[in-house]
Amino acid sequence: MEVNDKGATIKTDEETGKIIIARIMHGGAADRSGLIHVGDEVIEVNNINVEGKTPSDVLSILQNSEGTITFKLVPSDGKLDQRESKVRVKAYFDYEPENDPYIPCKEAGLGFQRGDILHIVSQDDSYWWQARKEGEKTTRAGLIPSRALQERRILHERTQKEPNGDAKTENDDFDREMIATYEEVAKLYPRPGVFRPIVLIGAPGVGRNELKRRLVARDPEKYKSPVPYTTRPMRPGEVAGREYLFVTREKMEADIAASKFIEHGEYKGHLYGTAADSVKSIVNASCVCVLGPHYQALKSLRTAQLKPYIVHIRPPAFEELKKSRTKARARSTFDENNSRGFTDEEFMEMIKSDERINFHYGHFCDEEIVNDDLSEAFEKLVNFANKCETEPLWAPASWVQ
Ligand SMILES: Nc1ncnc2c1ncn2[C@@H]1O[C@H](COP(=O)(O)OP(=O)(O)OP(=O)(O)O)[C@@H](O)[C@H]1O
Repeated sequence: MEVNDKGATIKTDEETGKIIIARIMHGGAADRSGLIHVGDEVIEVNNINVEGKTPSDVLSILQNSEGTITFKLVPSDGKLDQRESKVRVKAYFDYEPENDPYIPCKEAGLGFQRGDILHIVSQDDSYWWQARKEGEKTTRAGLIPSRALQERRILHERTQKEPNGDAKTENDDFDREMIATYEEVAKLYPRPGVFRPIVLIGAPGVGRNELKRRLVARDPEKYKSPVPYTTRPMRPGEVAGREYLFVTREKMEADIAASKFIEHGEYKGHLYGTAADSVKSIVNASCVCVLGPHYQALKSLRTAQLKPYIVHIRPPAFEELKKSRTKARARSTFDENNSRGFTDEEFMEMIKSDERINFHYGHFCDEEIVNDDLSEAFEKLVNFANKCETEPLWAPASWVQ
């Protein structure tokens, strides 16, 4: 056990039984003094001899003393380097030190939420990193589980249950292998004339196409959506290259096998899909490519080459979902002919599917929008699109080199 006060933790040295400094929290009083180092032996605190005492005894001496505190220390031989690292990570899980039975010192812990950007100031300890929340420079660093420790915990905790309590099914299309801990990030600066594709993901029927259509309609010279490929015959009134690019099944199957599609699917005996080249040509023409693929396409889309800006479109709670869609006479995308509204079961399905997308893919998203009132949701999307063009944003570090 370690106890903490004034930005340092102490513990009993396992070999010698002496009380030693276990850690110095970056930016805390002990660190700023520059006089205390990890491994130093504590002999006296405020003139009280602490030899043979426990760390808790020492803590109560500290807590009962007021004003200046004096330590008598025996410096350790090897002084560990306390320089700060520059690593920033995006947290892919929530962490509450007060509920972590294994943290060496709860008071020294740093709580955070999924999506927070953390500045990792020390990785000296392979289990407990020291971190600060990005932008909170003045606060001292706190302990968080290292990547290795968190990976072990996830593997250990992973059970046969989904977050909503459903048993896993064999055909589950989510990636089981993913162990989401931390991702190293860096600021990606906008480059003139090079626009990151905007990718809208969400549950089927939630409104990705509607929002995409509105964005393209707002400025068709700037925002473009790739024309999908299909193997179905052209219908009267359609123009090749406008609604679809029409190809044979043989050609499309060969191209799918050659990974030329970022997404594809089969519907009523015909193949449909979006080609990676279509996306590239929009990007190369200095336009903003807007995509609304199946969430599974994220895996192939989230590359250093494309650098997508990902927005998660989420349904509101059931009552609001039903109310807004009924009022707008929304057409169910579950119905082949788009000829009826959504059923209650479909609304429930949308919410359930969204929870699963959030659990498995939410951490990859840059932003999320709850699509309740459509014009409000669209306004948010426009703001995010502008932000992506004008502001440096956190992105995987490997995209920035
Ligand atoms: N906020 C909203 N309020 C009311 N109606 C909406 C809202 N958002 C979308 N809709 C309507 O819901 C229907 C389905 O939307 P849309 O086609 O965009 O879904 P989608 O996410 O692209 O679904 P799919 O992946 O199944 O194609 C459409 O009729 C659309 O106009």
